[in-house]
Amino acid sequence: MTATHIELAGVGKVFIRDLQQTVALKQVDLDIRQGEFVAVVGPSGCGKSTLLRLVTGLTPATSGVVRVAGEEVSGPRSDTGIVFQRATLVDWRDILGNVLLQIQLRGLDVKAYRARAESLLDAVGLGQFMDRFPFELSGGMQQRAAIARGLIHQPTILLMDEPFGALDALTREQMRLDLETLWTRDRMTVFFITHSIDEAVLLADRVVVMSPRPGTIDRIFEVDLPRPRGLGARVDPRFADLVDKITRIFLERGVFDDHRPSLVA
Ligand SMILES: Nc1ncnc2c1ncn2[C@@H]1O[C@H](COP(=O)(O)OP(=O)(O)OP(=O)(O)O)[C@@H](O)[C@H]1O
Repeated sequence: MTATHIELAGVGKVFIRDLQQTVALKQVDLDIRQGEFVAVVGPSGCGKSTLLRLVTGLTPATSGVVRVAGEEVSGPRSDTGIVFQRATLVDWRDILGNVLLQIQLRGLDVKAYRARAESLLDAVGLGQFMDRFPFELSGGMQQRAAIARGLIHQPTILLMDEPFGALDALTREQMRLDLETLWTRDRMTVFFITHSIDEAVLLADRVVVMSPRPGTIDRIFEVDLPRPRGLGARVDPRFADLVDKITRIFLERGVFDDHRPSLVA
């Protein structure tokens, strides 16, 4: 059995603003193993991004504890990489420069990471575009650069918050394939937030389904699909079965309304 890498124990988060309390997360318990790919799906506002931010150390938990590699998270860590929905590259640096900026900001030796930056950009299909500036690239290409940037400092954990959410459907499909390839190669632990049930099942070892706010874990599904999954996984009956099971949970919780009550068995 592989060691626990990320541990959330009794985690809660309450935001207070203008004397108003928002209970974003309540009693979240989750262990993620070293090298595991875990996807989180849940309705809008259920606290998915908040959960991810607790793991990054950017936001403290109100209750409970978050541990990474056995240590309580109390601030940003050097062993985690983050990719958000928007690439947010700086427009005065070329793509290679954007990736290496991450190294500079972390006070590491830029020269020592140059070859790795080039190899990562190659791996995400940007080998020919390293000297281009962000405005010269499509949204999908910018997001590829953001993934390379998230991995440049060799994090053992990759935290991804809707990383493909702003991309067109075809680019999104390709990015999923690329991410699976990268993960197979480097086996970092991935904590992946998405609104797409299909995407979660296609990519993850386990899919965590969250309840509407206050967010808590409703169900966890193991995804028993062979790897590499590639494009073929969609036609596997186990894929359809899992997507259906998760969809039904959202139907039962009132997240979806199919207008056909008989569908909720
Ligand atoms: N900094 C903050 N201050 C106050 N409330 C916040 C803050 N961040 C998040 N919230 C609230 O916490 C709840 C959970 O937000 P969060 O962004 O984590 O949800 P989400 O599941 O990621 O949503 P979405 O899927 O729409 O991105 C929401 O009600 C949100 O308004």
